[in-house]
Amino acid sequence: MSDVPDDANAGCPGTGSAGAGKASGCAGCPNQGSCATGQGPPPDADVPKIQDRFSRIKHKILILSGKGGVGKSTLTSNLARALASDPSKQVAILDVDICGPSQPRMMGVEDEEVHNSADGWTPVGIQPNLTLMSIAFLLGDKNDAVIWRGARKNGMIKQFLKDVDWGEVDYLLIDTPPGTSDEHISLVQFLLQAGPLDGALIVSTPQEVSLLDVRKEVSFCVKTKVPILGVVENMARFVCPNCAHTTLLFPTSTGGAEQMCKDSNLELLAQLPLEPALAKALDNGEDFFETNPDSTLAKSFLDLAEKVKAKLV
Ligand SMILES: Nc1ncnc2c1ncn2[C@@H]1O[C@H](COP(=O)(O)OP(=O)(O)OP(=O)(O)O)[C@@H](O)[C@H]1O
Repeated sequence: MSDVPDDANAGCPGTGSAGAGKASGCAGCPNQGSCATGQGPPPDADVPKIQDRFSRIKHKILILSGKGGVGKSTLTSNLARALASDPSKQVAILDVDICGPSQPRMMGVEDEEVHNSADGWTPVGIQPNLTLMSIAFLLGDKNDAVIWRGARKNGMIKQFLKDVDWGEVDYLLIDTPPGTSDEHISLVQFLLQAGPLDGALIVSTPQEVSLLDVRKEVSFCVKTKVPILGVVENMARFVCPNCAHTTLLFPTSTGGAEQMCKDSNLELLAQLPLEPALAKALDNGEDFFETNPDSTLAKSFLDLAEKVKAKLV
């Protein structure tokens, strides 16, 4: 993992490198003295705050995808609802998809505002045991963050991790931006400083381009030492509501997610069909479990929730 701090000067050689404190990029850096003497930068004062916030969260799960638009946010919101179908469990979603935060819309709370008190930001309540905190609530103009540089995005993520007052939570699902960018690395570094992560769920469609990117997510998890809970394949099939004929939407030449999981020794936890009723519910901010309680897809989300729970120790 990189040991270049988020707020480092351009040209920082890394706090643990032989050139630390001595490179031309170190000039003017407040850490130059301590890096040059081998002590590294002073400890990050925010880490204890993040640790404190996360100390009351039992399980933290990252939702990752290599590509945008494959259904990462869809999975996050519906898995959260499935986990929250057990009223004895407290579930929360953290939406850090800085450039496309879609949870407020999907959860039907787009117009809500988060409240800031002496205890921090209070997440928005979806139902008594399900809350949401999204970067969208804090952005003035939703297009602003698209042009932010890495340091600003990382600062926002850090602020999020240290300032949200989650209370007691059993399952926290973290909806991330697509890819394996700097934001992911910072997010994972901050989270790991706050304690272990239970793991990541990787979402993919069966297209080769998407599966190729899954391999990048796998190597990201290996490098950052985040365990992989499994893979969810989304939008593989469409079942015609009239004649029940099943169409494979993306015929694959290499065996799709199933083969990729076998090859990479990963568990394929679910294969979710394309379901227009789901897209409609999410667009309208409705609860798919209420609009389509008897659907196969609602049952698939509930099964997935059971599998995920079984993987958490
Ligand atoms: N199984 C599905 N059936 C029908 N529509 C779906 C399904 N999965 C996702 N969608 C739709 O596809 C679109 C993209 O999904 P989503 O926003 O979850 O993807 P994403 O990977 O989170 O994208 P981004 O990377 O942009 O955040 C949404 O409109 C969603 O409603």
